[in-house]
Amino acid sequence: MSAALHIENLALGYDGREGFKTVVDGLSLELAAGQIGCLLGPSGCGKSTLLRAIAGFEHARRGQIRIGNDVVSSPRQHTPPERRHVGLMFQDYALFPHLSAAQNVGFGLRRLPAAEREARVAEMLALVGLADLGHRHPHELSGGQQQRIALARALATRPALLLLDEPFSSLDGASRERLTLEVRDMLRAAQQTALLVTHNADEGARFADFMGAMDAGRLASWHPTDQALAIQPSSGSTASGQP
Ligand SMILES: Nc1ncnc2c1ncn2[C@@H]1O[C@H](COP(=O)(O)OP(=O)(O)OP(=O)(O)O)[C@@H](O)[C@H]1O
Repeated sequence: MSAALHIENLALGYDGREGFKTVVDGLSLELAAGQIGCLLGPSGCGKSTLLRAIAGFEHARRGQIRIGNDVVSSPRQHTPPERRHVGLMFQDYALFPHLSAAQNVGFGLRRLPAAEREARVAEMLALVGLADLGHRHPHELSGGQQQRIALARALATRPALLLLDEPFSSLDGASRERLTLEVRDMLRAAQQTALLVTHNADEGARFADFMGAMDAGRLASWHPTDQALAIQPSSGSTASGQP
């Protein structure tokens, strides 16, 4: 079995007035199924660009991204976002304000038969502890509740990989800390492979099994946290990175 996420020697960047600007350069990273990784790094070091590339919104200039057995990004291959089976919980990836919480959760399930869709929505609302609030609209929910609905929406389609970009940054203090731990426990319960980006090292250490720091577009370190699960991938692949 291959790793759930395998990134090899990846380069990413943007075309600008002064030509191509490299943002991520020679980055390698691997997550086994069910593992949670966390990327830290100063503002502008390329964390969000990397997550967008994994989701399929940026093209690889060099190297490759594999999700499961599929190469989804390389200079010759670009699988569109909707075919990557990647769930997103992004800071700026808000809920649809005109839809109820339940309709938001079911948004990616429109192709399922109604009964199956309703059952999955109910299951997801229960998972995030909001079984009674599916009828509410986003403005009738607290910030933390909105984030739980965003998580339920992201998990509803059973993504192979969940990407979280600063998902707790709009919350403060105790509610942020509580939701961090709750979301981690929900991901564990769902055995969901996930990659989190945050500025907050303590949050990353509480949330993830493996944590790394990005610097100048590269992964400067990658090490287990105290939370690290003893997941034994069948083929001997483990979470690993550079150097
Ligand atoms: N669409 C774009 N066009 C050109 N340059 C961009 C674009 N998006 C990001 N950049 C540049 O790429 C670099 C990396 O940006 P990115 O958003 O990935 O950083 P980040 O580590 O996520 O930062 P932050 O922690 O502040 O969100 C920055 O220098 C940024 O200005």
